[in-house]
Amino acid sequence: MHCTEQISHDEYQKTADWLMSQTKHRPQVAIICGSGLGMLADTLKCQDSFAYSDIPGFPQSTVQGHAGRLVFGELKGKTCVCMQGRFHMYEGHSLCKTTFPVRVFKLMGVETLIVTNAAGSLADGLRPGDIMIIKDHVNFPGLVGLNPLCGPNDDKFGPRFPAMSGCYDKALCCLAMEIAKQQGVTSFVQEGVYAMVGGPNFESIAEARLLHRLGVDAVGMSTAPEVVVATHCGLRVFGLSLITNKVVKSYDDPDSVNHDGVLEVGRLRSHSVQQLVTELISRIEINNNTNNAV
Ligand SMILES: O=P(O)(O)O[C@@H]1C[C@H](O)[C@@H](CO)O1
Ligand SMILES: Nc1nc2[nH]cnc2c(=O)[nH]1
Repeated sequence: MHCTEQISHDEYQKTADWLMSQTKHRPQVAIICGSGLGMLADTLKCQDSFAYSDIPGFPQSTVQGHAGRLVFGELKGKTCVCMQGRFHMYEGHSLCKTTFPVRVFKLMGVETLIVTNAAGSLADGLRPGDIMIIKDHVNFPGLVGLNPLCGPNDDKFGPRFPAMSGCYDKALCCLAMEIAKQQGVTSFVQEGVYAMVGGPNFESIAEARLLHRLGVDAVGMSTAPEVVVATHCGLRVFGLSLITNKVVKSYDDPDSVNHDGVLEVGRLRSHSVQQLVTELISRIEINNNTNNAV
């Protein structure tokens, strides 16, 4: 299913054209909200909002904590588009569908993509409530060929063999750390490596131990395909994980993760995540299709 479905350039363009006919906003920054992080859209001013079910070509959100709405608006002098709800492979979407909005954003003129997610921590120094700035990822489905770029390459978006070595923009990571210092929140903001697994089940203890030994700091069920597609088409990417739980690594640990707990940590930390992302957006410079963080 994942490698056979193809979406034509025209289909992406049709959705982009429809959205541009419905809103006057011309977004420079796109934000994908992770589980429980949909409140990131609430700060946008002069909002135009569309249910995914009304947008031609858009998939539908099926997960609790993912409202299924696309919100356009202004934030600190930047025009933004915010996905309140993303698409996951485990929902049964093909990978091209899970990443469909990213290419639509590119066609609408977006230059920077901010991805957020909820994730479980494997690193001992990462606690629930911490914010992990993603410096790199391990795309486990991608490593075995479940990659949204499989199939004929669309040269209009990017090259056949894109590099992923710089997929999380270093300058934006540094800027986010600097902002965390200024906001006095460095006690719960740090950098790390995110790994995507397919889900929907959480990890077994043996899987958790394996991921830990591989050097993964946090694990989740999304983000990597979006970042691969965004990097392929030349978007600048910043990512953060909100650590919502510790991944159980010991057979003696009676703890157990569940989705309600994940959403609850999102609610508790929403203010800090919002402040960090808002300040980051305000300090991204947009210059004729080339963004430079100061
Ligand atoms: O969309 P994200 O990656 O934030 O969602 C995470 C992974 C699962 O969808 C869900 C598990 O609670 O949260
Ligand atoms: N795979 C995975 N995804 C998550 N999303 C939030 N917490 C977790 C977790 O512990 N494991």
